Amino acid sequence: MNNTLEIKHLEKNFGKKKILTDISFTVTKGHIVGLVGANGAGKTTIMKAILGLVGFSNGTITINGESVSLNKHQALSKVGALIENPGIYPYLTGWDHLRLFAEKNITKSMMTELVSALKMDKYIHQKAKGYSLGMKQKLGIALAFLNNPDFVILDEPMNGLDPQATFDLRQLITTKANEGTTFLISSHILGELEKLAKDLVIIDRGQIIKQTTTYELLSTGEKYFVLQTSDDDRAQQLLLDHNFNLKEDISILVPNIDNNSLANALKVLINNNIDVLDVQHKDNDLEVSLLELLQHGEEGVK
Ligand SMILES: Nc1ncnc2c1ncn2[C@@H]1O[C@H](COP(=O)(O)OP(=O)(O)OP(=O)(O)O)[C@@H](O)[C@H]1O
Repeated sequence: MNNTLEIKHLEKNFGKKKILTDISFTVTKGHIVGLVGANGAGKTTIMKAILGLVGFSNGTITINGESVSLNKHQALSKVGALIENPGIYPYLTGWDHLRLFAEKNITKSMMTELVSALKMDKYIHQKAKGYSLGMKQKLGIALAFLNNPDFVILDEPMNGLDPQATFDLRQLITTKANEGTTFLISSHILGELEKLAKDLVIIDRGQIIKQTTTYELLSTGEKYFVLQTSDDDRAQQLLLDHNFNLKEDISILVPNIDNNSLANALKVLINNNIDVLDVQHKDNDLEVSLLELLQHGEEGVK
Protein backbone atom coordinates (compact mmCIF):
# COMPACT_ATOMS: atom_id res chain seq x y z
CA MET A 1 0.00 0.00 0.00
CA ASN A 2 1.50 3.30 -1.10
CA ASN A 3 -0.73 5.75 0.76
CA THR A 4 -0.44 6.20 4.50
CA LEU A 5 -3.42 8.56 4.64
CA GLU A 6 -6.44 8.82 2.36
CA ILE A 7 -9.12 11.42 2.95
CA LYS A 8 -12.15 11.35 0.68
CA HIS A 9 -14.92 13.95 0.51
CA LEU A 10 -14.57 15.03 4.14
CA GLU A 11 -17.27 17.43 5.35
CA LYS A 12 -17.50 19.02 8.76
CA ASN A 13 -19.96 21.47 10.31
CA PHE A 14 -19.84 23.17 13.66
CA GLY A 15 -23.51 23.82 14.33
CA LYS A 16 -24.85 25.41 11.17
CA LYS A 17 -21.43 26.65 10.11
CA LYS A 18 -19.73 24.68 7.33
CA ILE A 19 -16.06 24.26 8.30
CA LEU A 20 -14.79 21.68 5.80
CA THR A 21 -16.20 21.14 2.31
CA ASP A 22 -15.34 18.11 0.17
CA ILE A 23 -11.76 17.68 1.43
CA SER A 24 -9.94 14.90 -0.44
CA PHE A 25 -6.21 14.27 -0.44
CA THR A 26 -3.66 11.54 0.09
CA VAL A 27 -0.36 11.36 1.91
CA THR A 28 2.06 8.96 0.28
CA LYS A 29 4.08 6.67 2.54
CA GLY A 30 7.43 8.21 3.48
CA HIS A 31 6.51 11.69 2.22
CA ILE A 32 6.42 14.96 4.13
CA VAL A 33 3.21 16.75 3.20
CA GLY A 34 2.56 20.37 4.13
CA LEU A 35 -0.97 21.51 4.93
CA VAL A 36 -0.98 25.24 4.25
CA GLY A 37 -3.67 27.84 4.80
CA ALA A 38 -4.47 31.09 6.55
CA ASN A 39 -5.66 31.29 10.16
CA GLY A 40 -9.06 29.64 10.43
CA ALA A 41 -8.76 27.82 7.07
CA GLY A 42 -9.49 24.47 8.73
CA LYS A 43 -6.05 22.86 9.15
CA THR A 44 -6.46 21.93 12.82
CA THR A 45 -9.98 20.61 12.21
CA ILE A 46 -8.68 18.31 9.43
CA MET A 47 -5.93 17.04 11.73
CA LYS A 48 -8.34 16.50 14.61
CA ALA A 49 -10.64 14.54 12.29
CA ILE A 50 -7.70 12.36 11.19
CA LEU A 51 -6.89 11.69 14.85
CA GLY A 52 -10.49 10.79 15.68
CA LEU A 53 -10.78 13.79 18.01
CA VAL A 54 -13.75 15.36 16.21
CA GLY A 55 -16.52 13.75 14.24
CA PHE A 56 -17.44 14.59 10.64
CA SER A 57 -20.71 14.61 8.81
CA ASN A 58 -19.52 13.05 5.56
CA GLY A 59 -16.56 11.39 3.91
CA THR A 60 -13.96 8.81 4.88
CA ILE A 61 -10.52 8.86 6.46
CA THR A 62 -8.25 5.84 6.28
CA ILE A 63 -4.77 5.29 7.69
CA ASN A 64 -2.92 2.39 6.07
CA GLY A 65 -6.24 1.27 4.64
CA GLU A 66 -8.05 1.20 7.99
CA SER A 67 -10.82 3.70 8.64
CA VAL A 68 -10.69 6.26 11.44
CA SER A 69 -13.60 8.07 13.08
CA LEU A 70 -14.63 9.52 16.42
CA ASN A 71 -15.32 5.99 17.67
CA LYS A 72 -12.70 4.05 15.74
CA HIS A 73 -9.09 4.63 16.74
CA GLN A 74 -7.33 1.33 16.06
CA ALA A 75 -5.46 2.65 13.02
CA LEU A 76 -3.93 5.37 15.19
CA SER A 77 -1.73 3.02 17.23
CA LYS A 78 1.39 3.97 15.22
CA VAL A 79 0.53 7.65 14.82
CA GLY A 80 2.24 10.42 16.79
CA ALA A 81 0.74 13.90 16.98
CA LEU A 82 1.06 17.40 18.28
CA ILE A 83 -2.20 19.33 17.99
CA GLU A 84 -2.56 22.90 19.19
CA ASN A 85 -0.96 23.46 22.63
CA PRO A 86 0.65 20.34 24.04
CA GLY A 87 -1.15 19.04 27.15
CA ILE A 88 1.52 19.38 29.80
CA TYR A 89 1.38 18.69 33.56
CA PRO A 90 3.11 21.59 35.31
CA TYR A 91 4.33 19.60 38.34
CA LEU A 92 5.96 16.84 36.29
CA THR A 93 9.38 17.17 34.69
CA GLY A 94 9.82 16.78 30.95
CA TRP A 95 11.43 13.39 31.61
CA ASP A 96 8.42 12.30 33.74
CA HIS A 97 6.18 13.13 30.76
CA LEU A 98 8.27 10.96 28.47
CA ARG A 99 8.22 8.06 30.96
CA LEU A 100 4.48 8.44 31.46
CA PHE A 101 3.65 8.20 27.77
CA ALA A 102 6.37 5.78 26.62
CA GLU A 103 5.25 2.36 25.47
CA LYS A 104 6.90 -0.74 26.97
CA ASN A 105 9.42 -1.16 24.16
CA ILE A 106 10.85 2.37 24.49
CA THR A 107 14.18 2.23 26.31
CA LYS A 108 15.87 4.91 28.38
CA SER A 109 18.57 5.33 25.72
CA MET A 110 15.92 5.90 23.02
CA MET A 111 14.41 8.63 25.19
CA THR A 112 17.83 10.19 25.84
CA GLU A 113 18.55 10.19 22.10
CA LEU A 114 15.28 12.03 21.41
CA VAL A 115 15.98 14.58 24.16
CA SER A 116 19.44 15.22 22.65
CA ALA A 117 18.09 15.54 19.10
CA LEU A 118 15.78 18.31 20.30
CA LYS A 119 18.50 19.80 22.55
CA MET A 120 16.35 19.52 25.68
CA ASP A 121 19.10 18.01 27.88
CA LYS A 122 19.55 21.07 30.11
CA TYR A 123 15.99 21.28 31.37
CA ILE A 124 14.44 17.86 30.79
CA HIS A 125 14.70 17.08 34.56
CA GLN A 126 13.11 20.37 35.62
CA LYS A 127 9.40 20.76 36.37
CA ALA A 128 7.42 21.85 33.32
CA LYS A 129 5.76 24.74 35.19
CA GLY A 130 9.01 26.67 34.66
CA TYR A 131 9.18 25.94 30.91
CA SER A 132 8.94 28.71 28.34
CA LEU A 133 6.48 28.47 25.41
CA GLY A 134 9.21 27.08 23.15
CA MET A 135 10.36 24.53 25.78
CA LYS A 136 6.77 23.29 26.16
CA GLN A 137 6.42 23.10 22.40
CA LYS A 138 9.58 21.00 22.18
CA LEU A 139 8.28 18.67 24.88
CA GLY A 140 5.06 18.31 22.87
CA ILE A 141 7.12 17.48 19.79
CA ALA A 142 9.21 14.95 21.76
CA LEU A 143 5.97 13.26 22.90
CA ALA A 144 4.78 13.08 19.28
CA PHE A 145 7.99 11.25 18.31
CA LEU A 146 8.32 9.20 21.49
CA ASN A 147 6.85 5.85 20.49
CA ASN A 148 8.57 5.64 17.09
CA PRO A 149 5.40 6.33 15.07
CA ASP A 150 5.11 5.44 11.37
CA PHE A 151 3.05 8.57 10.76
CA VAL A 152 3.51 11.92 12.53
CA ILE A 153 0.96 14.75 12.47
CA LEU A 154 2.26 18.13 13.59
CA ASP A 155 0.02 21.19 13.84
CA GLU A 156 2.08 24.39 13.51
CA PRO A 157 5.13 22.72 15.11
CA MET A 158 7.42 25.74 14.66
CA ASN A 159 5.18 27.91 16.88
CA GLY A 160 7.28 29.52 19.59
CA LEU A 161 10.55 27.90 18.43
CA ASP A 162 13.69 29.99 17.99
CA PRO A 163 15.76 29.63 14.79
CA GLN A 164 18.10 27.00 16.31
CA ALA A 165 15.16 24.92 17.58
CA THR A 166 13.42 25.27 14.19
CA PHE A 167 16.60 24.01 12.51
CA ASP A 168 16.91 21.07 14.97
CA LEU A 169 13.28 20.10 14.41
CA ARG A 170 13.73 20.26 10.64
CA GLN A 171 16.76 17.97 10.96
CA LEU A 172 14.82 15.50 13.10
CA ILE A 173 11.90 15.44 10.68
CA THR A 174 14.19 14.97 7.67
CA THR A 175 16.13 12.16 9.38
CA LYS A 176 12.94 10.35 10.35
CA ALA A 177 11.44 10.82 6.89
CA ASN A 178 14.59 9.32 5.35
CA GLU A 179 14.07 6.33 7.63
CA GLY A 180 10.52 5.94 6.26
CA THR A 181 8.31 7.97 8.62
CA THR A 182 5.42 9.78 6.96
CA PHE A 183 4.54 13.36 7.97
CA LEU A 184 1.61 15.72 7.72
CA ILE A 185 2.65 19.17 8.95
CA SER A 186 0.51 22.28 9.03
CA SER A 187 1.57 25.89 8.92
CA HIS A 188 0.15 29.25 7.96
CA ILE A 189 3.69 30.24 6.94
CA LEU A 190 4.69 28.58 3.71
CA GLY A 191 8.37 29.48 4.19
CA GLU A 192 8.47 27.19 7.22
CA LEU A 193 7.46 24.23 5.10
CA GLU A 194 9.44 25.16 2.01
CA LYS A 195 12.62 23.46 3.22
CA LEU A 196 10.77 20.36 4.40
CA ALA A 197 7.75 19.42 2.36
CA LYS A 198 7.80 18.58 -1.33
CA ASP A 199 4.05 18.01 -1.40
CA LEU A 200 1.64 20.76 -0.43
CA VAL A 201 -2.08 20.78 0.20
CA ILE A 202 -3.33 24.35 0.13
CA ILE A 203 -6.62 25.05 1.83
CA ASP A 204 -8.75 28.15 2.02
CA ARG A 205 -11.98 28.57 3.96
CA GLY A 206 -12.40 24.84 4.46
CA GLN A 207 -11.75 23.84 0.85
CA ILE A 208 -8.71 22.50 -0.95
CA ILE A 209 -7.72 24.96 -3.61
CA LYS A 210 -4.67 23.08 -4.84
CA GLN A 211 -2.64 19.94 -4.18
CA THR A 212 0.78 20.78 -5.56
CA THR A 213 4.52 20.63 -4.94
CA THR A 214 6.85 23.37 -3.72
CA TYR A 215 8.68 23.01 -7.04
CA GLU A 216 5.52 23.59 -9.07
CA LEU A 217 4.49 26.54 -6.93
CA LEU A 218 7.92 28.11 -7.36
CA SER A 219 7.80 27.69 -11.13
CA THR A 220 4.50 29.60 -11.40
CA GLY A 221 4.21 33.37 -11.46
CA GLU A 222 6.59 35.97 -12.74
CA LYS A 223 10.32 35.67 -13.19
CA TYR A 224 12.49 38.58 -14.16
CA PHE A 225 15.96 40.06 -14.26
CA VAL A 226 17.07 42.92 -12.04
CA LEU A 227 19.66 45.17 -13.71
CA GLN A 228 21.97 47.75 -12.18
CA THR A 229 23.63 50.14 -14.56
CA SER A 230 25.91 53.17 -14.61
CA ASP A 231 22.83 55.34 -15.33
CA ASP A 232 19.58 53.66 -14.26
CA ASP A 233 17.28 56.56 -15.21
CA ARG A 234 18.55 56.75 -18.80
CA ALA A 235 18.66 52.94 -19.07
CA GLN A 236 15.05 52.73 -17.98
CA GLN A 237 13.96 55.33 -20.53
CA LEU A 238 15.93 53.65 -23.32
CA LEU A 239 14.38 50.26 -22.61
CA LEU A 240 10.89 51.76 -22.51
CA ASP A 241 11.62 53.47 -25.87
CA HIS A 242 12.55 50.03 -27.22
CA ASN A 243 9.20 48.60 -26.10
CA PHE A 244 10.45 46.61 -23.11
CA ASN A 245 7.65 46.02 -20.67
CA LEU A 246 9.48 46.95 -17.45
CA LYS A 247 8.33 46.32 -13.93
CA GLU A 248 7.78 49.53 -12.00
CA ASP A 249 10.37 49.59 -9.30
CA ILE A 250 13.51 51.38 -8.20
CA SER A 251 15.68 49.01 -10.18
CA ILE A 252 15.26 47.94 -13.78
CA LEU A 253 13.25 44.76 -13.91
CA VAL A 254 13.21 43.09 -17.28
CA PRO A 255 10.54 40.40 -17.33
CA ASN A 256 12.00 37.06 -18.35
CA ILE A 257 9.46 36.44 -21.10
CA ASP A 258 11.81 34.49 -23.32
CA ASN A 259 15.49 33.59 -23.55
CA ASN A 260 16.26 36.63 -25.70
CA SER A 261 14.75 39.31 -23.47
CA LEU A 262 17.90 39.83 -21.39
CA ALA A 263 20.30 39.66 -24.36
CA ASN A 264 18.24 42.22 -26.30
CA ALA A 265 18.01 44.58 -23.31
CA LEU A 266 21.77 44.38 -22.76
CA LYS A 267 22.43 45.15 -26.45
CA VAL A 268 20.29 48.31 -26.22
CA LEU A 269 22.17 49.49 -23.15
CA ILE A 270 25.66 48.70 -24.40
CA ASN A 271 24.96 50.34 -27.79
CA ASN A 272 24.06 53.50 -25.85
CA ASN A 273 27.24 53.45 -23.78
CA ILE A 274 25.56 52.42 -20.54
CA ASP A 275 27.58 50.02 -18.40
CA VAL A 276 25.73 47.08 -16.92
CA LEU A 277 27.08 46.65 -13.38
CA ASP A 278 24.99 43.75 -12.16
CA VAL A 279 22.34 41.32 -13.39
CA GLN A 280 20.32 39.21 -11.01
CA HIS A 281 17.87 36.51 -11.91
CA LYS A 282 14.90 36.94 -9.59
CA ASP A 283 12.73 33.89 -9.13
CA ASN A 284 9.22 33.92 -7.98
CA ASP A 285 8.67 34.10 -4.25
CA LEU A 286 6.80 31.18 -2.73
CA GLU A 287 4.73 33.32 -0.39
CA VAL A 288 3.75 35.59 -3.30
CA SER A 289 2.61 32.57 -5.35
CA LEU A 290 0.56 31.36 -2.43
CA LEU A 291 -1.04 34.75 -1.91
CA GLU A 292 -1.92 34.95 -5.60
CA LEU A 293 -3.42 31.50 -5.39
CA LEU A 294 -5.45 32.42 -2.32
CA GLN A 295 -6.65 35.65 -3.87
CA HIS A 296 -7.51 34.44 -7.34
CA GLY A 297 -7.70 30.65 -7.20
CA GLU A 298 -5.75 28.57 -9.68
CA GLU A 299 -6.67 30.85 -12.58
CA GLY A 300 -4.76 33.70 -10.93
CA VAL A 301 -1.35 32.06 -11.22
CA LYS A 302 0.06 31.77 -14.72
N1 LIG B 1 -15.12 23.85 18.43
C1 LIG B 1 -15.45 24.72 17.48
N2 LIG B 1 -16.69 25.28 17.42
C2 LIG B 1 -17.05 26.13 16.47
N3 LIG B 1 -16.23 26.53 15.46
C3 LIG B 1 -14.98 26.03 15.45
C4 LIG B 1 -14.52 25.09 16.46
N4 LIG B 1 -13.23 24.78 16.17
C5 LIG B 1 -12.90 25.46 15.06
N5 LIG B 1 -13.94 26.21 14.64
C6 LIG B 1 -13.95 27.07 13.42
O1 LIG B 1 -13.51 26.29 12.35
C7 LIG B 1 -12.74 27.07 11.43
C8 LIG B 1 -11.44 26.37 11.17
O2 LIG B 1 -10.67 26.36 12.35
P1 LIG B 1 -9.28 25.63 12.45
O3 LIG B 1 -8.79 25.76 13.86
O4 LIG B 1 -9.39 24.26 11.90
O5 LIG B 1 -8.39 26.52 11.46
P2 LIG B 1 -6.81 26.54 11.28
O6 LIG B 1 -6.56 26.53 9.81
O7 LIG B 1 -6.16 25.47 12.07
O8 LIG B 1 -6.43 27.96 11.87
P3 LIG B 1 -5.13 28.47 12.68
O9 LIG B 1 -4.01 28.56 11.71
O10 LIG B 1 -5.58 29.81 13.18
O11 LIG B 1 -4.90 27.49 13.79
C9 LIG B 1 -12.61 28.45 12.05
O12 LIG B 1 -13.57 29.28 11.45
C10 LIG B 1 -12.97 28.20 13.51
O13 LIG B 1 -13.56 29.36 14.06
